Amino acid sequence: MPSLDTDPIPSTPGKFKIERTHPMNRQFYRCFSSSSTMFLWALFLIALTVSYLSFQSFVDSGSRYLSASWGGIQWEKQVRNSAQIHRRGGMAVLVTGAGGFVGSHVSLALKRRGDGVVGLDNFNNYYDPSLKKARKSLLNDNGVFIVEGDVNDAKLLAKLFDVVVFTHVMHLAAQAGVRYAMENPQSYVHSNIAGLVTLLEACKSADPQPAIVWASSSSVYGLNEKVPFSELDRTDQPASLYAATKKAGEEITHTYNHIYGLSITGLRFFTVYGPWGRPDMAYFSFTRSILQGKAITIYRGKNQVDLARDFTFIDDIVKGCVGSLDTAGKSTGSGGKKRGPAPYRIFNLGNTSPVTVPTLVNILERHLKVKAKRNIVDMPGNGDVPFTHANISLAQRELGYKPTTDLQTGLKKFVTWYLSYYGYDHEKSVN
Ligand SMILES: O=C(O)[C@H]1O[C@H](OP(=O)(O)OP(=O)(O)OC[C@H]2O[C@@H](n3ccc(=O)[nH]c3=O)[C@H](O)[C@@H]2O)[C@H](O)[C@@H](O)[C@@H]1O
Repeated sequence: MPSLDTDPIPSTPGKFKIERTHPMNRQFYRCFSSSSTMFLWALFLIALTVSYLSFQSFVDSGSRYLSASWGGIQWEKQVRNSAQIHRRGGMAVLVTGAGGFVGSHVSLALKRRGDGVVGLDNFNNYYDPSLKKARKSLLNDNGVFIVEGDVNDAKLLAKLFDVVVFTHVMHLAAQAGVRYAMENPQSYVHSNIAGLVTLLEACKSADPQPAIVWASSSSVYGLNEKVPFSELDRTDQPASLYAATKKAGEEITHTYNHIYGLSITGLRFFTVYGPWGRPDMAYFSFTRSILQGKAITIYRGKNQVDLARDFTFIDDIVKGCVGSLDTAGKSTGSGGKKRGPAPYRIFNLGNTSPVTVPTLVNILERHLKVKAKRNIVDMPGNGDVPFTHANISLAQRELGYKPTTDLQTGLKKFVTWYLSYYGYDHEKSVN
């Protein structure tokens, strides 16, 4: 038998390094040499671990209680008031991502026509949270309460469904942005996969189950070259992790439709732009840079071909969202059990007239009356696709969707908003 003083031989050199035995260590080893002392030590260590763990859980629950921004009588009252329906046949809609670009516009449109709306948003700092807070206060002035919380918070979702009988969920909370997925891949998994599943679990268990309309993306067409993109085209060649998580969302929602009878409508948005937009998007960041006299980077595709997008104005997208809610059939399940087949739909919401990025810049220059400093570079391999172009005949037929705003008109509205919001004080337009 090797004595405790004998150095054990490391199995992998370098992985397991043992110190030369120090006199103190010898004493320590002797302590353990009797089995009864060893038993007492073990008991002591177990007791220490148990008390540490229970203290930790006490601290955790205490701090969650103290820091929770939801719950309580006053909070429930605000949620109920916001969900009040003010028109015959109206709906009660939970809008996730209500502090976001599309979410804030859809919430306002629903509220204005008399539907009940409760918002949910985690106000993360992917882009300037003060813009999200400004949207929140606009919604608040119009009677829409936004709960601060994450779609990954199952307890919060259960509470919301407990307080309000939601007829519909408009799920717009997501990690957006095509190129940022290379910087922070985990945030896409967190919001677009885990968050989606948590939300679907809450919807599946709600009784009655709501109908769900959610934001997919034109990016699911990935490397598809058949134009215009139709819902029947292949979507199994995503070019970015963002696109892959949206495509995964389409498959995940299909499963919940199939197993639990949830009514699902997925909307493939095509590069949405407009007032109160997202500062990370090209039209927005170009505007800021042009006004600040900074150079803008314009990506160019293979063989020096300009990139193009089927830019779609926010008001048109809102009509598509509201049309989807209005035509969504009911979910059929209850208590987590499917009672019959429920609708599963996917629609393109685009503008059907792609415009190149240099043309977008020309239009901005005209509206801003400032010349852009252009820096043209080859498109890096960062998840971008060369062009998008929507076939919208399905949405036209089923939702009455008919976009009416061209890029020239829509950008004029955006620039007017931008200047009124940020002014010409370019320093303010950080982020
Ligand atoms: O349609 C969609 O599904 C997607 O539309 C946009 O993604 P994207 O079309 O890439 O929009 P922008 O980031 O505004 O880029 C527009 C165009 O400008 C180009 N661009 C962007 C940034 C830049 O600095 N320079 C530049 O030339 C891009 O390559 C792209 O061709 C949104 O950011 C996504 O969240 C959304 O899901």
